Amino acid sequence: MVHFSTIALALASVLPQLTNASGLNTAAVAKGKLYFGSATDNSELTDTAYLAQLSNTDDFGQITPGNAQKWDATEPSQNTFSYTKGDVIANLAATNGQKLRCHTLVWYSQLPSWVSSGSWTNATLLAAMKNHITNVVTHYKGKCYAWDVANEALNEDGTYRDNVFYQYIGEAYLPIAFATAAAADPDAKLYYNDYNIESAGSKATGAQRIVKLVQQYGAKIDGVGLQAHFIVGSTPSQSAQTTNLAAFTALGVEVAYTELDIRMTLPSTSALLAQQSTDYQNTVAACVANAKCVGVTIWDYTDKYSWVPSTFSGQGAACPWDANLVKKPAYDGILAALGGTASGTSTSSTATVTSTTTSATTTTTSATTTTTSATTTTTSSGSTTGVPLYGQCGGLGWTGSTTCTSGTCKYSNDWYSQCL
Ligand SMILES: O[C@@H]1[C@@H](O)[C@H](O[C@@H]2CO[C@@H](O[C@@H]3CO[C@@H](O)[C@H](O)[C@H]3O)[C@H](O)[C@H]2O)OC[C@H]1O
Repeated sequence: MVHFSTIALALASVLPQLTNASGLNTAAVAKGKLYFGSATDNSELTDTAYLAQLSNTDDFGQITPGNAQKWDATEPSQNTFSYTKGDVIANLAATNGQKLRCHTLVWYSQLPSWVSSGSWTNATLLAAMKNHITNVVTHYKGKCYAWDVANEALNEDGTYRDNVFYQYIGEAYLPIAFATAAAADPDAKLYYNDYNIESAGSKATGAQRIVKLVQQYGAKIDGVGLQAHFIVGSTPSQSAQTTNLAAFTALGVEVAYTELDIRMTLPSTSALLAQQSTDYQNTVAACVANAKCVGVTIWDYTDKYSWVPSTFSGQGAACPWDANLVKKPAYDGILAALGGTASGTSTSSTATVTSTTTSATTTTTSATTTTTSATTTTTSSGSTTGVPLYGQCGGLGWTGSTTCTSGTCKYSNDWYSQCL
């Protein structure tokens, strides 16, 4: 016969885990973050089990529309705006009491052909871009915690991606986009968002150059979004990410992981799932360690709806929930980084998850080394020949040469620049 006290003892060892278990968002907020969130898409919302979990604010305090606010969705033909899909997700966030990260205004991809293949001049594309930003941001005014104003403006080597905006407007399309968004919704946080900027390197340096460029134009930029589309086993270390976040926040902006997922070559194995858990934990811990990292968004929470298999052949299983909406070890890895208590419901052991949150005191010590040139840039000199008007030494309103050949290109706190 089993004595009652034996049962009570057994229960006592289990109950703290069950009763104290916290979700990802609850744990993130307890750590001083604003949210832990997920991307979603309209077609997924008819799945009631999916929707119930997405709406669980214990796990998700923020959502991002994966496609509904992109240019091809919101302005499919010029000056005809469509907000139906975006509104569904914005309303869902409001109903659930979740923050909305709005995504995205100016991006080379998912552009309607009237933009990507239009017959533009500098002035006409500038007007179209400003019209798009003003309309979309005004429509969602007061609803977006943040806007990804510009997405993926950089090549891997940190130079500007050759998109239609850069071709016709030059680098100043970036500060002009930020200024236009700020005018339409002064309270939304305005972000530059990109991938492969999660550890130090040419592209991260390029993103820092964009932050400084926007600041030098006198336009508002509040944050940098690090997409963090990672690969299991190749994810940057926690310390590399912590150091990198500090280089961004040293510029006076906040940061967020905006599209975190960690894919693997299929089929998944318990070893890959364990490594994935460690990789998720390291990234979330890097955010925890930086006071100006406001939150983490995963790029959908379940393998059922992940964008990965259709984009990266042979790869998948990138999310913390599997295709049956069951938590994977990655869930407990994230929770461990957030200091939460494991629910014990994931599909395999968390024993391989290492505790790596000890560098919480690493902050912004390298701040001053990169901000001293706040009023000076040399990016235009020699590198922008052929790009018309904006973004060069000799920008808006300047009637002098269109490239800086005699000195350093300096921006004053307006739209003008000079060779000095
Ligand atoms: O057929 C298209 C389909 O390809 C499209 O897929 C979306 C593509 O964008 C994905 O989000 C991006 C992922 O990486 C970053 O680079 C970007 O910032 C994100 O916007 C999204 O998840 C996919 O669903 O969807 C529309 C279909 O018509």
